[in-house]
Amino acid sequence: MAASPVAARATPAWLREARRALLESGAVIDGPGHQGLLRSWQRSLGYGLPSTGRVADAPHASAAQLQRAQAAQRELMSHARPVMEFLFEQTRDSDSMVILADSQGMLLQALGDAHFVNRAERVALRPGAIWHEQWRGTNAIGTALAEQAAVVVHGGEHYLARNGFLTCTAAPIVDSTGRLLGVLDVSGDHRGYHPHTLGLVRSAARMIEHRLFDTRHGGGLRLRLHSQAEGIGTLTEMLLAVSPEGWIVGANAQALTQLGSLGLHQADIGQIMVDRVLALDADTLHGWCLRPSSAPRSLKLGDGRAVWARIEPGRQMPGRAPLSAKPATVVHRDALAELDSGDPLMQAAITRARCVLGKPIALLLQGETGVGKEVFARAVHASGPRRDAPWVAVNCAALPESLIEAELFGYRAGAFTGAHRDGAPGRIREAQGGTLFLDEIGDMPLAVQGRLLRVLQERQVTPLGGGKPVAVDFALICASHRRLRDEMQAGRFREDLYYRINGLILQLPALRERQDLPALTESMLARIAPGRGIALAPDLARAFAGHRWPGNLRQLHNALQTACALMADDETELGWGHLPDDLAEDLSADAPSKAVADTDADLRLQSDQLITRTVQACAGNLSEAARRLGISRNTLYRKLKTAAA
Ligand SMILES: Nc1ncnc2c1ncn2[C@@H]1O[C@H](COP(=O)(O)OP(=O)(O)OP(=O)(O)O)[C@@H](O)[C@H]1O
Repeated sequence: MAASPVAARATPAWLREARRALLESGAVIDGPGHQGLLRSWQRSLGYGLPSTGRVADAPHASAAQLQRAQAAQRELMSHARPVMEFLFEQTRDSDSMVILADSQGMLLQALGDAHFVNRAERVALRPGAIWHEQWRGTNAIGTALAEQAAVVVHGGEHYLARNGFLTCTAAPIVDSTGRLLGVLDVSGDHRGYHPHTLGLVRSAARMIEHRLFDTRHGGGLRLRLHSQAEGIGTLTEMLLAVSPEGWIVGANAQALTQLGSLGLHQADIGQIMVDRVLALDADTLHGWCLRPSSAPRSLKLGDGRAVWARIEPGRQMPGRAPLSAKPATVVHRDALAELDSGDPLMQAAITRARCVLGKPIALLLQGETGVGKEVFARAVHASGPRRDAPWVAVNCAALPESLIEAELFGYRAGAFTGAHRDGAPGRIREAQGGTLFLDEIGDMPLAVQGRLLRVLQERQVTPLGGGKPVAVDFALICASHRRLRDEMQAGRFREDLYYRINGLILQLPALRERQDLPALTESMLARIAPGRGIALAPDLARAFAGHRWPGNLRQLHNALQTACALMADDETELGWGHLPDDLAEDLSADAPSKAVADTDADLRLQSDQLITRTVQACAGNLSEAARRLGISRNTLYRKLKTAAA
C-alpha cells in the first residue's frame, strides 16, 4: 500500500487469508509489499471497529462544524479547487470523485460523477463526514493521514467490508514547515481501478503544495533547486524559503528528502541557516538578489553535489551577513511541546528533558502507572537528534525471566533450546543509532541487571552463546512506577546500575496533582473525536476535577474514548449518561465527601434526574433507556431503586 509499487496489489486470496488470521487470532501474515496495509488493519482492529456490519459511531460534522472546518482551511481549499477540477477532468466519466479532506480526515469538498456520488453518499463519502481511521478503519484518506504517505486502498483492502466496492487513492498535503494540512483523494468504483491514479494524485497534491508555498513565501527570498537546469519550475524541484537573516523558514517535501543528509529536517525549519545546506556565502547570495536572473545558476550543495538554482529575491533582501540571533519565526511545535497543556510540573519536566536532548545522559522517568511515562519517552526521542533513527521499547515486566536476556542481548544460532535457527541480534542492537526505552526496569531480574550494566559501561553487546562483541550506540531512557531508590535500598536493584541509568530523574505528576485537567481533557477529546467539538458538561467537569484518578491519564483517556463512542452523532456535550458505569459510580461517590467548588451541585441528584428524564423519554422502556444512558439494565434497575428509596 503506502509507497509500494502499484503492481504489488494484494491478491484476493492473500487478502482473505490475511484478514481471517488477523481478525480471528490477531496474527499478522507476512506479505511483502503489504506492510503498510497490515499496519493499518492492526490500527483499525485496535480501534475496536467491527470489520463487518454497521459502524454506529462514525461521526458526521453538523453544518456549522463543517463551515468552521472549511473556514479554518480557506487557503488550502482555494488553492486545491483548481487542481481538483483539473483532476476531475482527467477522471471524468470513470465513476469516481475527487475529495479534499482536512488533517483530521473531515471531508471539506468533493467533485464527482453524479452517478457515483449517489452511491458514495451511502457510505458517507460527502463533506462533513470524517474518514479518520479511528472511525472507518483502513481507507485511503485516513490511512494516508496515519502513514503520512500516498496510498492506494483498493476493494477488499478496506477494513470495513461495506467500503469494499471502492478503490481510493490519496496523497497527503503538507505546508512549507512539513505540517500536515490535509489529504487529496480520488475515490471510485473498484472496477475502475487504474494504476496511474497514484502518480496523478501525488502530482496534484504536490501542485497544491507548491501553490501554497509560493503564496506563503512570495514576499521573501525563494530558491528553486534541481539537479538539471530544465527541472527547475517542475514538480520535482526543491523549494527553500530563506528569511532576511539567512534562516531556512520553509522547505518542500522534495527539499526535505534530498537535503536531509545535510541536516535539513522538518523539525529544523526555522532553526537552520541556509549556508548549512548550500555552499553559498551571504555576500554571493546578496549579490545574486541584487541582479536577479531568470536563467538558472550553477551551485554546490554543502556536500559538494552540483545543482542548478533559480533565485527569486522577493520584496525583502537577505542581509549581507547572517545574524546570529534567534530565527525570525519559530514555526515548529515538537513532540515535547505537544505534551504541554499548562501544568507547571509537566512544564518543568519538559524543560529539564530538553536540556539533555542529544547529550549522552540517561533519563529515568518515574511516576505512577498511567501518568504517560512511555508517551513522554517517545516525545523525548521524537524531539531529539536521533528522531529519524530507531525507537525500541522493551517492557521488562512483560518478558519471562528466561527470555529477557535473549530478547535484549540477542543470541547466536543454536544458543539454547527453542532458539531461532539463525539467531537474533537482540533489541539493544536494533536500537543502534536511536533510543532504547526500558519500561518497568525495576522488574528486571538481578542477573540481567548485571549484564545490562556491562553493556552500558562498555558500549558493546555480546550475544548469548558467544561470538564477538558488537559496538552499540543508543540513547537510554528507563521508566518505572516503583521508586528505584527504595528498590535499591531493599536489595532488589543494583546500586551501580541505578547510578548509571539516572543521569537525570524526572518525576511525572499524577493526574490529581496536575493543574491542567480541563485543557488536557479538551485536547484528548479533540484527538479522540476530531472535528466533533465535544466538551464536558459543566457539572461533570467539576466532578472530574474532584476525582482522584487512580489510573491517571490512561484511565481518563479510556473513559473519554468510551464516552465518545456512546454519544449520538449530533451530541456535543459529554454528560453523566455517557460515562462508563464504574466511573459514573466512582464520581458520584466522590461528590458528597469532597469540597468541590460548587457544592450546591448535588451530583447524585443530577444523575438521578437524568435517569428519570431518560426513562420518561423512552416511555418506560428500560432497555432503551439503559442503551441511551450507556449503562447496563441491571445498573439501571439498581439506580432506579436507590433513587426511589
Ligand atoms: N500526554 C498525553 N495525552 C494524551 N493521552 C495520554 C498522554 N499521556 C498518556 N496518555 C494516555 O495514557 C496511556 C498510558 O500512557 P503510558 O503508557 O505512557 O503511561 P505509563 O506511565 O508508561 O504507564 P505504565 O506505568 O502503566 O507503563 C496512553 O496510552 C494514552 O492513552
